[in-house]
Amino acid sequence: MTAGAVAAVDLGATSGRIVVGHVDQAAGTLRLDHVARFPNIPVRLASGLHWDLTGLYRDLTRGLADAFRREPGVASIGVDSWAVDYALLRGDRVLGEPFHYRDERNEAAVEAVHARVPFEELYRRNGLQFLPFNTVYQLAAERAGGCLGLADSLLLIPDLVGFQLTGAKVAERTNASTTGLLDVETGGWDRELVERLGLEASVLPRLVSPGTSLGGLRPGVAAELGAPAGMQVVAVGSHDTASAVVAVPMRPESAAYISCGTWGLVGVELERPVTTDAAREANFTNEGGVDGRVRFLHNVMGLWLLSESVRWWERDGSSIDLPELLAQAAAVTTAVPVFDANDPRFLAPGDLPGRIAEWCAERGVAAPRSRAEFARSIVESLAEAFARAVRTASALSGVGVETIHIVGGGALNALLCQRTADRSGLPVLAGPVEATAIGNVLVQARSAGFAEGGLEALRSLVARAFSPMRHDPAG
Ligand SMILES: C[C@H](O)[C@H](O)[C@@H](O)C(=O)CO
Repeated sequence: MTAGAVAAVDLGATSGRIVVGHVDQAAGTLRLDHVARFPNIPVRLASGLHWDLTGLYRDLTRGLADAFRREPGVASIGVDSWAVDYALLRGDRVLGEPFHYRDERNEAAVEAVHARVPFEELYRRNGLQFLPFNTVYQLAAERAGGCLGLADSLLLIPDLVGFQLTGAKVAERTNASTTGLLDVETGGWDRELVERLGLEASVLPRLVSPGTSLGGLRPGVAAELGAPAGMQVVAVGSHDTASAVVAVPMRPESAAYISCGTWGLVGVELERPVTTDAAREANFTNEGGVDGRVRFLHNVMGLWLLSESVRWWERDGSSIDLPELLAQAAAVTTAVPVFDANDPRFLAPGDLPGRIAEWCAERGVAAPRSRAEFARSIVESLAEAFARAVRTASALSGVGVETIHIVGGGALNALLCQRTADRSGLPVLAGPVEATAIGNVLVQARSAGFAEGGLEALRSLVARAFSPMRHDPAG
């Protein structure tokens, strides 16, 4: 086995990055070079809130060109992003910028879907937690007033980028599992469900598993990027959470993970889905993982609560230093309210501090007074929601959780990690921060022959290369 390098395109809800990963499994080394980082700024058009996918594609291709200049030995490219959102295409033409899952259009669509297929049945078929923005609801909104009728294909975000790079139209399985249109038992498109929802199954592309090559770059793209001829684009765990879970250095039989960025995805890894009434009532999801594993988890609102509050406070042009705000939050000694971080009122962009205060007022609870108190209240509420979700994941799945791994940007938030340990009574191992990019890199490396073995072998490489920060529960 030789060592090698691959390029990961990792698109998050607030920023995107290009990372070159150097893998030498025999030597036990794994190194990331951060080549480019660019903002992901949604845009409010007359039709609603959209992603600026054209701008993102411009920025990510610039980043890839930089990657090839710096590391001509890159063997392949893999793309991951947030889930559920999609573009419609007619032939090669994209029919408008994709809607953002935080757009309000989905509210009315939920009822329309459940009138055709009650949620209990939907859950039995797709195993997905109820989130009003799951693709299945977005498509119902699209059907009611969008351009679904014009489309001959539908591509999720990373698949759309893959199509622009290679010309191949596919649906990578881990991300396709977040649409609500996959059969949770067979892993194939649930064509009967698609029909009952009044959708056209013909728009859904061929499913591919992580590790499958989409083919080489289109010649024009390769020339523009300065990429070696025949450069392959490889499907990775293209749902960013699926890639992140690959890089959790855990023992799945005794650990829970929290992939903490914009969202906090809290769960365990299983071999088989759990679609019991109790799992449905707890709103736990069975998303597809790499190598056929199941990501049995719950979406908690995540660091969005903090970043959107900061964005709201900064709307007057001022600038807030986040580490400083968190240091002030850690020093707060007065009691702060612990609110329900999963309350749907916190989903839409806007005045989150105002909505937290409103939540408190409705319950006769004193709201935070200063920004530091708001930040502390958010951290405590997230830690409580994380601890509760870990307990529920364990009870529903039978996994005896002894350790919690926090990966992603949240691993840098020492206060959040410590309070999660305190509130759960379990040790928290924080890191790696760049779990998503690492998972993306490792699946490509295995496909290129730079790494071998199952997820356990890939995770032991992560464990050798990155030391976690340990947070033990107080007292
Ligand atoms: C909608 C979110 O993207 C999704 O539920 C979450 O899993 C994610 O992708 C976080 O990056």
